[in-house]
Amino acid sequence: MSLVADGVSAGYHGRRVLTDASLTIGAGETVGLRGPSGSGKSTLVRVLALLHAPDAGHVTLDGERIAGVRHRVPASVRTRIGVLFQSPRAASDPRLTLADLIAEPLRAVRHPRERIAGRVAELADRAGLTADLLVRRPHAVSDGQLQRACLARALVHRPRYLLCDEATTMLDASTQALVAAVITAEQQATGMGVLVVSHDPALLSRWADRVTEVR
Ligand SMILES: Nc1ncnc2c1ncn2[C@@H]1O[C@H](COP(=O)(O)OP(=O)(O)OP(=O)(O)O)[C@@H](O)[C@H]1O
Repeated sequence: MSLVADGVSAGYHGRRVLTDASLTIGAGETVGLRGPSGSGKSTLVRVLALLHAPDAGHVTLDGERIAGVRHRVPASVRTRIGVLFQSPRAASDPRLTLADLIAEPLRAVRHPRERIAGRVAELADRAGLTADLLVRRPHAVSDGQLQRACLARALVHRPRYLLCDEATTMLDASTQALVAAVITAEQQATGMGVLVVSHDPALLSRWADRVTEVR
């Protein structure tokens, strides 16, 4: 079982920012990804998350080569990959409460309604989000609280792979530690593979089983 980028090149509006990048995330492992600013790490994450189409190369998920991105990929395939971005504000709909942010991916695939509240409560508890925070909207919580809601949301489908793009960079040390602990616990329980993109060598050496580079 693995999530693989094979010879991926990608860019925006005809400008190539990533050339022939390859990366494998195996079940249960934590892979670090580093590289200079602007080298295309976030672009590679978006390609792996099936959000951005490569110009060349391909993504293979558990042995199946994926064609297309976003809604062209069946939900049963897309939901195997979770993503946590650097900026929780940019990634969150400001109109939704934290509870609805966490529930939304379940509603999107018509998850049985009677099971949604329980799943949201379970993940909120793991992410340390109290009931009074869950009824607030993003503007009324801190970056750390919002990132914890984004983490709960990213895990809501029990993904086989979680892609973390500088996901703890903006957070204070205690929130960083909580996010890492929740991810590690999920990994130990489910065998989820994790990609950690970071500029921080100490974080990578602490967290990743191996580190690879985009040039
Ligand atoms: N949506 C976009 N539209 C146009 N250009 C973009 C877009 N996203 C990224 N780029 C450009 O693509 C290049 C690579 O960006 P990317 O964010 O993938 O690199 P990165 O290695 O993650 O950088 P950093 O370490 O600074 O986050 C940069 O020159 C960036 O300006």
